Amino acid sequence: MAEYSELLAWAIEKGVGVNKISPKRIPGAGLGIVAAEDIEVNDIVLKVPAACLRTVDTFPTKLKSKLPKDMTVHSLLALDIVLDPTSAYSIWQAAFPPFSDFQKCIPLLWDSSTTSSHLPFTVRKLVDHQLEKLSRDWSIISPVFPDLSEDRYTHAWLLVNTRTFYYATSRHERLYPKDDRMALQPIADLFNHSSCGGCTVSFDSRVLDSEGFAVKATRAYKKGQEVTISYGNHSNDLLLAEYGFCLEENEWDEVCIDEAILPLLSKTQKEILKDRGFKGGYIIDGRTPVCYRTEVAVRVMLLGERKWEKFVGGEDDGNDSQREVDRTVLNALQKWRNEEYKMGNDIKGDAGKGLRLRWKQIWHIVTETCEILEERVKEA
Ligand SMILES: C[S@@+](CC[C@H](N)C(=O)[O-])C[C@H]1O[C@@H](n2cnc3c(N)ncnc32)[C@H](O)[C@@H]1O
Repeated sequence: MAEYSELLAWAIEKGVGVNKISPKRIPGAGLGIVAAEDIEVNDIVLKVPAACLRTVDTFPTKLKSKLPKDMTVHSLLALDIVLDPTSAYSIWQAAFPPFSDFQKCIPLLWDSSTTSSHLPFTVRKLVDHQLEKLSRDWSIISPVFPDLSEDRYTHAWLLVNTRTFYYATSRHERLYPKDDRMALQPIADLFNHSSCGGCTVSFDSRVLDSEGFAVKATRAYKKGQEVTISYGNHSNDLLLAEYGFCLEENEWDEVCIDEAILPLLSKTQKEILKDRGFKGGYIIDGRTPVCYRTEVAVRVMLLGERKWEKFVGGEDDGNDSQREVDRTVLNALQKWRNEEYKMGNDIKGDAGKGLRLRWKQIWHIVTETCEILEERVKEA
């Protein structure tokens, strides 16, 4: 832990309250936070005062005046990391993962032949959206800073993407869309994610003398155990796309099966579903039978229009058509599982490691759902 004593001393000097925790290298997860001594439930293990945050308001005014008005907060914070005119935060920045780490695990940086043909549907959609945001931000920044390399900016942009916390004053709420209200928090950004949390992160002026963030343990930890927070109730598709990892145990994991269901539908049926807000977003989790949206989508195929309206309107409980729905989804999933799983097999290198794990998890979720459906078809 002595390795990070300079980082801790720097944080404490800046007013960060560090209690019973310390940074440590965690195998397979970069840096993380561990208990430096036993931690009890409700212990506040970290306080980051507002004065230590890096926000849209801490960006140097002189530089801001040179920049276009329509810059995102995300881009401004990335630029803040790249330019850092003060070096007051250089000890914190020295602990950031290098770009080469991101190249191994962040799908946005993988070559396009991998991303176009091997990413699971949801990951691909998320990555496409990220690419749109990144290229828009870069197109605004690059003419203003012609000497800034795209890699350097992309590295900073990804640092912001993977280590910011939701942060909004009432002014920010008026000025910025929800997904662009964020702040960097030194030291708090070292907590790794667990699907069951482990600590809460709150922005609460009652907890602190001055407004800022507090990280409070929601369970006890023994000295040396990793202390975690939750980044949200995220599936492994989202974690892979946004943060570059998948959890082995993830109670929020789920799989989108649009690619299995939508090809079953005619153009007209898809239009009906679109008009009524039911096109796409079909989800399975391996623990329960299919979701309501899937039930509606499959019934548009199986029932006449009038009967379908009755099901959607709640007049028909769907019992009479349930077996046929289950059988149809089961057939579609079995076919899709065999086609899709092959996608993970021929991917080489670092991308392959993460993707093969994800495809294996998808295969399990689909298989477990098939088992549930098989039982139901048998019982009916
Ligand atoms: C907020 S940072 C946490 C600190 C980070 N580990 C570091 O080295 O600076 C988020 C990044 O940590 C890593 N990470 C977080 N939770 C993880 C987990 N449960 N397993 C593997 N990597 C994880 C991912 O690379 C993610 O993008």
